[in-house]
Amino acid sequence: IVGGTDSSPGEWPWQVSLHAKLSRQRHLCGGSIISNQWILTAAHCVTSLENPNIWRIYAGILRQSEINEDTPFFKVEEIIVHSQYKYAQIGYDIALMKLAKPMNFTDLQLPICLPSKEDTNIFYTDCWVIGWGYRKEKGRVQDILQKAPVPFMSKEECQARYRRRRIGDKVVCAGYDEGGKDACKGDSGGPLSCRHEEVWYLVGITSWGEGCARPRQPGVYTKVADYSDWILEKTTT
Ligand SMILES: COC(=O)Nc1ccc(-c2nc(CNC(=O)CCc3cc(Cl)ccc3N3C=NNN3)[nH]c2Cl)cc1
Repeated sequence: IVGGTDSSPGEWPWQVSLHAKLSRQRHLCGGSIISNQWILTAAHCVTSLENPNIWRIYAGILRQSEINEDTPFFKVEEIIVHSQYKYAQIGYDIALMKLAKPMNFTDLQLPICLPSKEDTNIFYTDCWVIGWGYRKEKGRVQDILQKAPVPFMSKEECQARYRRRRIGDKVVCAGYDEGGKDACKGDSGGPLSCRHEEVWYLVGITSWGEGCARPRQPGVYTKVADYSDWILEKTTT
C-alpha cells in the first residue's frame, strides 16, 4: 500500500495473507474470509500455482513477523479459478480457495459481507485498500498490515484515465487524480473494503493498475457484486 498507515489489531479481521511454500515460503497475495471455509482472492495470485498443497493461509495476524514455523495456518483443499480468466487487465480476476477444515471465528478472524448483485450501482463513500504490499513501486513487502482510504471512481471516469486500454465491465476503480494512495505489489487478491450503513462489504478484489499511486492511474478492482452468482454456484456444495 502506498500512502497508507498501520492497521490496528482486529481492524480488518477478514484479511488473510496467502503464503506459498516452493523452495522457501513467502507472502504472495492478500485474500478475504467470506465464510468459515472459503477465501476469496485474485485469479492471478493462484494461476501457475494451482497445487493446493503449496499454500498456507494465515488469518488473524497483523504482522508478517508473527509468522514462523510454529504459527498455525489453514491448509487449502481446493482452488477454483474463474474459467474465463486470462490475465488481470482483461478481467475475471477472481478465485476461491476452500480450506481443508472450517475455521473457528474469533475477534481476529471473521468474514466480510459480500455485496448482493442488486448492489451493483451503490456509490460507496468510505472505501479502504488493505495489504502487506510495497509502499512504492521499487519496494518490499511490509511487516505491519497497511490501510489507505481510496475514493470510489465511476467506470466512465476510470475508462477516461486508461485511454489506451478497455476497462473491463466487471471492475470498479478507486484512486486519487493526484495519486499518492493506492495498492501496490503484494496487495493483490486483498479486499477493497467499503463501509455502507454501518456494515463492511467486500466491494473489490485488488487486481491491477498502471504503476502504484501514480496521478490519474487509479487502482482497478474486480467488482465482487458482479460475481455473486459465480461465488454462490462454486461455494454451494
Ligand atoms: C518476501 O515476499 C515478497 O516479496 N512477496 C511478494 C509478493 C507479491 C509480489 C507481487 N505481487 C504482484 C501482483 N500485483 C499486485 O500485487 C498489485 C497490482 C496493483 C493493483 C492495484 Cl489496485 C493498483 C496498482 C497495482 N500495481 C501496479 N504495479 N504494481 N502494483 N506483483 C508483484 Cl512483484 C511481490 C513480492
